[in-house]
Amino acid sequence: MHNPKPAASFLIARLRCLHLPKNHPSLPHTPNLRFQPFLSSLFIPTRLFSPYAFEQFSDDEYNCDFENHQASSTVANVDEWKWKLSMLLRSEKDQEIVSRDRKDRRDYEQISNLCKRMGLYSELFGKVVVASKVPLPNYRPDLDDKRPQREVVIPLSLQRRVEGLLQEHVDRLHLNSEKAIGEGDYVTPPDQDKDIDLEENTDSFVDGSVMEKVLQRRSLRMRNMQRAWQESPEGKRMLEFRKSLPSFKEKEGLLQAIARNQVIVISGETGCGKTTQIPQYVLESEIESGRGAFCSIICTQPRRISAMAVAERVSSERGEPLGETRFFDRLVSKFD
Ligand SMILES: Nc1ncnc2c1ncn2[C@@H]1O[C@H](COP(=O)(O)OP(=O)(O)OP(=O)(O)O)[C@@H](O)[C@H]1O
Repeated sequence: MHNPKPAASFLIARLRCLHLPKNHPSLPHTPNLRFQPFLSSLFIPTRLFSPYAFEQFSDDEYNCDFENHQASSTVANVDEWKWKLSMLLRSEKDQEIVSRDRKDRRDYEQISNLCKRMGLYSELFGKVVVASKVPLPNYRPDLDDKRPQREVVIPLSLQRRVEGLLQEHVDRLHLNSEKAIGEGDYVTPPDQDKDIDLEENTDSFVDGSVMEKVLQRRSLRMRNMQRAWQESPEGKRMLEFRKSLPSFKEKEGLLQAIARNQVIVISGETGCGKTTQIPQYVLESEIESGRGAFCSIICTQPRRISAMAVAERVSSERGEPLGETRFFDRLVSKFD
């Protein structure tokens, strides 16, 4: 700063209180400054009062002696970020750090360099500093305070249609992945296997008959898989155990009652097979009659842990990998 007039010294001192650095463009030595005409003798630059200067350099925690204070504070802040970023790297569940702190905006350049060095990504979204394990987009709607929050209500019929299309898409993915795993695992009768060529039906999502065919084909596949499991040594052993449970003697009566009634109440002693066996009787009979993929079973349990245990048990009784067969994804806990 060069040679300020005496009257200006006071103002310069005030400038420091506003945390303007020595070489900040607002100060009088900066070329091309414009001065307010009536205060020009006091060297008050117009930009002194600009929102930028205030916004950028007016943190309450610093009062005077900006040069020293800013430097130490920045170092402390950057050190703190080093620690925060290393914690982020160590954490398995956290993906990013979001900060709305003004000092982090001020130190963004250093924070960004730090992120790069640590193999992380960073971005400044308006007034929000984000450091992340994954690359960040140019815009984050969730961090945009000015974004209008609107709730869109769609008609139920449209919602159903979208759900149907999504379900159809998921079925196609399942079918294609099964196809990729190999047709050779299960013997499919040739006349039944040639009923759908999905590759020829790429535009037919809205066609209900294609959906029907997809489900039919899936049902056949399920029947083949079920028979293959029941004939395998492990499957036979499991079937023997299941036959020993008290509920097995009631199987036919139960299936008839379920088929004839909208609602039935079944009671039986603990461990007789109400939870693990009865849903399977329904599923097996539907699969055996070629309607397996049309059948949805929801099994509720009062606790998440018991829902998981039942799903695990049923999948092992059926020789199916846990969580990979849609029908057992539906063993859900209703009350957790
Ligand atoms: N996780 C498991 N591991 C081994 N065997 C199991 C398992 N879960 C159930 N079983 C066997 O299956 C049988 C039937 O269990 P299931 O849970 O279907 O009975 P339940 O009638 O629903 O019992 P509860 O009235 O206690 O709920 C049990 O008696 C047990 O022998």
